[in-house]
Amino acid sequence: MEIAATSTVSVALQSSRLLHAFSRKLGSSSSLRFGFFERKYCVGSSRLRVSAASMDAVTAEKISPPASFLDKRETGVLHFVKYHGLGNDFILVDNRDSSEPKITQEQAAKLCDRNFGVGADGVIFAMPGVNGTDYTMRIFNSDGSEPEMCGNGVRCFARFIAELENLQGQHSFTIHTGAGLIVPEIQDDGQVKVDMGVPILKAQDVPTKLAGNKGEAVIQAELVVDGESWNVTCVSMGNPHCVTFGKKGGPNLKVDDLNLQEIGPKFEHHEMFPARTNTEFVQVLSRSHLKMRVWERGAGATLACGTGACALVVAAVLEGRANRKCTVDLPGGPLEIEWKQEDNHIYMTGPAEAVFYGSALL
Ligand SMILES: N[C@@H](CCC[C@H](N)C(=O)O)C(=O)O
Repeated sequence: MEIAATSTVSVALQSSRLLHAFSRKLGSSSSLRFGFFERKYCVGSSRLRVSAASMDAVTAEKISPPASFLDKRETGVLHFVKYHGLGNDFILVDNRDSSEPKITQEQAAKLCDRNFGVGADGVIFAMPGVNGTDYTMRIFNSDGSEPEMCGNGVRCFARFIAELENLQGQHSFTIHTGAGLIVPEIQDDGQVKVDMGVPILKAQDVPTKLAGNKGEAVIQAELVVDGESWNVTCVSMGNPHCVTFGKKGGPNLKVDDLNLQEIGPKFEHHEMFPARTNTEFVQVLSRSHLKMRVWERGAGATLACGTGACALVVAAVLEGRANRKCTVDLPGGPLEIEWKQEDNHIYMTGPAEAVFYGSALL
């Protein structure tokens, strides 16, 4: 009979006296009870060969340790690192050896489940670059859908690449995404500053079916949601955003008072947004300080949204509510956003942190 035991237990079991004690406790003739012991403690690095004939005449011989439970499964396992950017959390996968994601959209949705999986707002794949870029980033939302871009995700991506490539200090990468070229730069203090590119305002490119009211852009336009009129500005950061500072003719929003779970899905699935939409609800604290809550397409209420923070600064500038450089308070913390006049690009600066390494069973 072979019994595997935990390393602590196995050390103890090397003393046959102690094994006698275990066998007396468990019942020397009961393989069933010993079976229970085996199941309960069979996670270790040491094996004992025990004579089945008599528990009193035990010969304990240490043989080579097998792979631990954590190392032993090579197939059906996804190795990952969990990161977050202001509480917007992602499962990062090293996919540099292939241009096909290592898991399907259905598997990603299961992994993101906070009760039955790892729990995350999305899964991000670090892939080989295309068209001369260093890397490609793809992401699946927690519902399994694939967005074009993710602002907090790209900061996590940059830190993940730095870990994988063992890079220290300041570094910048060119990253191909569904929103085009994105360039994050890791700063000396560990924060990541990202060139998020140029915002897209043309209604059909956002996309929204709302008619352009400032040229082809939709700025402070009326959107009826569940019988109530809201003022919205539509901006794409590669992915679609609907930004609102409140209802038509109503007071400025107090974002803490919103019932996001109720109103969020009504914006997300509104018929005016053929690709669904992310929605940012914004409160103006000053011309350089904004506060927002977000309902994300494919992920629901999250603690932060980087593309959303960029989109709302663009909307605030276009609506004449704020300056081009703002601090945006999100439920998970602040982001620094600047929409530069010189190049029309938006720059986002914020943190990204690794929180744990893991292996998920698929
Ligand atoms: N949280 C992200 C945005 C992720 C994608 C979004 N849910 C979508 O479907 O467009 C961010 O930080 O930008």
